Amino acid sequence: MATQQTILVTGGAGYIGSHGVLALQQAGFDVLIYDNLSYGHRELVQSLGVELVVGHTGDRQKLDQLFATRDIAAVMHFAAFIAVGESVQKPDIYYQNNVVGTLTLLEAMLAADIKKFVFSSTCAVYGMPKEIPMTESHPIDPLSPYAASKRMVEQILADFDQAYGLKSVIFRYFNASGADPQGRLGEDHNPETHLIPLALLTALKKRPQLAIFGTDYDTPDGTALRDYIHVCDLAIAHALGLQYLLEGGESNIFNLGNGNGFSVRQVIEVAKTVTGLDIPYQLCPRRPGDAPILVGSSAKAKHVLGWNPQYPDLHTIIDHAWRWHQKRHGD
Ligand SMILES: NC(=O)c1ccc[n+]([C@@H]2O[C@H](COP(=O)([O-])OP(=O)(O)OC[C@H]3O[C@@H](n4cnc5c(N)ncnc54)[C@H](O)[C@@H]3O)[C@@H](O)[C@H]2O)c1
Ligand SMILES: O=c1ccn([C@@H]2O[C@H](COP(=O)(O)OP(=O)(O)O[C@H]3O[C@H](CO)[C@@H](O)[C@H](O)[C@H]3O)[C@@H](O)[C@H]2O)c(=O)[nH]1
Repeated sequence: MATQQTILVTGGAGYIGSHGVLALQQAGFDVLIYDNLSYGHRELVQSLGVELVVGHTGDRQKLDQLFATRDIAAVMHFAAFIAVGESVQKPDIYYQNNVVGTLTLLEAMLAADIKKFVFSSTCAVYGMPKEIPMTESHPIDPLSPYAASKRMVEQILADFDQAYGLKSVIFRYFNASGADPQGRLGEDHNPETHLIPLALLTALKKRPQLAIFGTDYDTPDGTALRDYIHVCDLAIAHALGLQYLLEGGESNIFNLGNGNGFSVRQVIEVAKTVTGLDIPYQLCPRRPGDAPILVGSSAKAKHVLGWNPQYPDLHTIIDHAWRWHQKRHGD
């Protein structure tokens, strides 16, 4: 792999971005994090020993200044607001942050002649499943403003390649989960909305009980199915995607998932086994914006990028998350 090219990582103080930074460091890249710390953690950046520029993706002046003074080979863009449910309540802030912020970042990149971009999109752009597993050619029909904001950036990237030759790798992740197996990094959203950390926080008695959102889906046990992918496997895919672009690869879109669907009830059962603790729950109505099933085929990423997930097993994924949560929240 190439060495010592500086990569700007937006959102590198967050959950997936910090694991991405670690993978880039391990691949020999020099990394600079750009994060406004709206949801990120300064301690994560400090533990990585990486320089942090505190800034908003919509701050054109700050970006221009940064690009003028640093030799940036590519931008890896994790920064976004991420909660599906919240985006239904507050679509304006999602379009502002995720679309307008990204557009400003891309314009600043073009002005500085930086034309390689790795983007965190989501399988949520597919909407209601027409076929399972979903491939990259599955029809696009976002069910929430969050997913629509990602779709809009995908469109901007397609148009910017055509007009300006900006090359991008778009990763449509399925459900990021797990943590660095060595316990250096992990998931720490605030507020937490994701199933696996909430199940583990309930096991730790940091929460009285878990809510199961929707028990009347057309699935084997009535709860929604998701494809859980280890965050370190996502991180490695990013290093591979970056390398692909730096070697002159054309713009491309890749799913990143394991291809196995687990229901909310199944996740809770695995979490009970891993922790050896009870996880009480209550049955609740569906959460607005949720799809019943999101399970993907990642054959293309395997074939084109040589991606080979190391931790496909849900038990291992939850075990790594559990180690992090015990360290972070245990008494
Ligand atoms: N968590 C998942 O399962 C999942 C699945 C699919 C896609 N994604 C995408 O992956 C990316 C990372 O998600 P995450 O779970 O690590 O979230 P996160 O909230 O932990 O990290 C996002 C980071 O971006 C920063 N940020 C947000 N808006 C910013 C802005 N305008 N300018 C600068 N910094 C900003 C936050 O401070 C935070 O550190 C997001 O783009 C998300 O949409 C996540
Ligand atoms: O307390 C909870 C939290 C979640 N769920 C359900 O568990 C499943 C997974 O939910 P969650 O962990 O919140 O992930 P998603 O809503 O699937 O969204 C994540 O995964 C998407 C890709 O599937 C990404 O686009 C999003 O950014 C990321 O937040 C869904 O059916 C939820 O309704 C519950 O039943 N109870």
